[in-house]
Amino acid sequence: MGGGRGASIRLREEPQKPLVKSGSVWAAKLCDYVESGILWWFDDYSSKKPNYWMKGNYAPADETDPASDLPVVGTIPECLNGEFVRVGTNPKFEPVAGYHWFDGDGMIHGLKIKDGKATYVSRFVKTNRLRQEEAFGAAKFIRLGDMRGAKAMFYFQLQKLRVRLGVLDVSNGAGTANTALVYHNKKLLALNEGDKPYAIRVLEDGDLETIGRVDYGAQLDHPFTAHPKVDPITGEMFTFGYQIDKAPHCIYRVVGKDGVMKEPVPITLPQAVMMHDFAITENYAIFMDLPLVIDGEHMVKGGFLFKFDEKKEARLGVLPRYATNESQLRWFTIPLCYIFHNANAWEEGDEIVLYSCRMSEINLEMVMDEVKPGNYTSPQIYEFRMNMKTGEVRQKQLSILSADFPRVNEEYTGR
Ligand SMILES: CC(/C=C/C=O)=C\C=C\C=C(C)\C=C\C=O
Ligand SMILES: CC(=O)/C=C/C1=C(C)C[C@@H](O)CC1(C)C
Ligand SMILES: [Fe+2]
Repeated sequence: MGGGRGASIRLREEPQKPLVKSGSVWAAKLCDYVESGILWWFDDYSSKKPNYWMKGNYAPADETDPASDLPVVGTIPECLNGEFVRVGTNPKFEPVAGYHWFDGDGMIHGLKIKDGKATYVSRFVKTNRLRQEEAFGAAKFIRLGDMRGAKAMFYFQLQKLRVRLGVLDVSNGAGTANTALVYHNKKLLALNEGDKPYAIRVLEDGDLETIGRVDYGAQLDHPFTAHPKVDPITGEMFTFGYQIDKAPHCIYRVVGKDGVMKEPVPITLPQAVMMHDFAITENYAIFMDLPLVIDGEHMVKGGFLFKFDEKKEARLGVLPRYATNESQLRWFTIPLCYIFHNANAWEEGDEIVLYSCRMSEINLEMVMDEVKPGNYTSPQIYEFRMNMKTGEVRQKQLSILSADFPRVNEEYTGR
């Protein structure tokens, strides 16, 4: 964890060239042979059949240079000016073996509207990972899709070999910036929970340019969630990161309105879990310790690295949002479930209210291939009420409809 206070967002200056060091071309070839050996040995089916997450609506798309003066049906109100941006997962290079929906490179799509005219653009986030794969013209990094079954152990070793031989450099992260965007302190950030944010510049013609990886003046030295929350009143950004390989497994951070990141607050978890989202209220931050655990043994026996462990508790943790340590963190045990996304949270008297997309269980192995009714339990909107006085928690289903990826008007975040 970084010590001291950084003055403002600092972008890491990373070498642009050479991405492929002399000598590493042969080492790269050697590793590619090792990889084909692994695939031959495991007779890998995923490389033979078209992946569900690479077809149809999910099929990879090329970049689009700014296409201006698009045909408009009706008229665009003159007062509407700005750029709507979204990010999604889009693999630039054909995966060699496994592929998971969360593995694609981050591509940002922008729709700029100015003076009644519209421009569309799409650009990859130029992550350190993508820039290295571009230099080879091929996929080289280990993917979540490879983290299933005994083959995964060989893939972890292969990635280590590529790093040791100087084929790949992971010292500046290996994330994809593919999950979500946040705008804070006049900076647009592209996020993935396995890495630090990437800052993006929106150019005059609507084009999108990657500035670089953000470490908040060397304050940030752990992964950063894709779903931080910006308080609409104070302008602060509340965020956290979960770490698979080391305790405390979760770290809470506050970034001031001025972009200065405050000291880390450890959130000690008994075991590493996939903690995809969290929530804030006016006075609290809410963490989700849910039983989607990281289980290497399960993986080696044929499963996926992330396993829903029915024997583990599901808990929501409430911490005063300016706490400097975890002594005031209160855990509320809830019925077994998994939650990818929260809609919002707020306070009502002694109660903290949280609206979430709750699944009674999750089997990520089933959705590595086709997603269809019957192979996963769909999420519904639930209300959780945590009483800070009595310590009680209640849950209520609000709708029978399947719902996820919620958005609320950000002027109401935490209220
Ligand atoms: C766990 C992970 C990367 C770890 C690398 O060290 C990435 C997970 C990504 C999850 C996503 C994109 C979830 C999206 C759900 O809405
Ligand atoms: C592909 C994967 O691992 C999980 C995908 C999903 C979500 C991110 C949200 C959930 O509502 C649906 C589903 C397909 C499980
Ligand atoms: Fe998400």
